[in-house]
Amino acid sequence: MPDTGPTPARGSLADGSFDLKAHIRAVPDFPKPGILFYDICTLLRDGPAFHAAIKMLADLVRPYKPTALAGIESRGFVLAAPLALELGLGFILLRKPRKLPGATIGYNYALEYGTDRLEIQADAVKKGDRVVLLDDLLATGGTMAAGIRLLQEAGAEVPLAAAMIELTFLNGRARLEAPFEALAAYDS
Ligand SMILES: O=P(O)(O)OC[C@H]1O[C@H](OP(=O)(O)OP(=O)(O)O)[C@H](O)[C@@H]1O
Ligand SMILES: Nc1ncnc2[nH]cnc12
Repeated sequence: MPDTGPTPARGSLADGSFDLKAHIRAVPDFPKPGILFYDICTLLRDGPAFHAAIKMLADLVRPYKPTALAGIESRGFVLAAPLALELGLGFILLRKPRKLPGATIGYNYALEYGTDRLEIQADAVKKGDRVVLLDDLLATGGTMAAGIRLLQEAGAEVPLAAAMIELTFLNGRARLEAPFEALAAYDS
């Protein structure tokens, strides 16, 4: 049998691009009434689709020439860690409270459905670091804004914050103190 290479992801388009939205499930009224939840588990469960998404993120992030990548617990980790590997970069964890040992810097923020706090290890950023911050989804922007603040407070330049999904109707990008890009946008 000739080697025809990796199986294309379901949702691959004729021009070689990939229809990410075909792999994302919208779940009404989760985690509470009135919220339409964009579920990436369906994408992650499909190997070729997961890989295609990471390659698209790599193409998005590479031009910003990061020296390290940061991700936000927990869904952000699932995308940011493989992306760091794909780009050959080290990975910084932004975690929910009281999970990181040693000295930390923290920031409280509001969510679309609650409140939370993010923390970074105080020594995670090295002198001159350009850190791209990645999360799965941008909604109100509170989480990403907190992550950008933390990285900057820790001494990083943040040339880009990126997400796989942007909920444009919430205008979260207006709250961000860094350039922002996303792979897929939803307007409701
Ligand atoms: O733009 P925002 O309104 O701040 O919302 C976006 C954040 O909400 C979700 O995380 P969640 O806190 O639900 O945690 P999880 O990743 O652990 O599921 C999502 O993964 C983003 O981090
Ligand atoms: N609508 C939504 N779907 C998935 N994750 C989210 N995080 C915040 N809002 C969300």
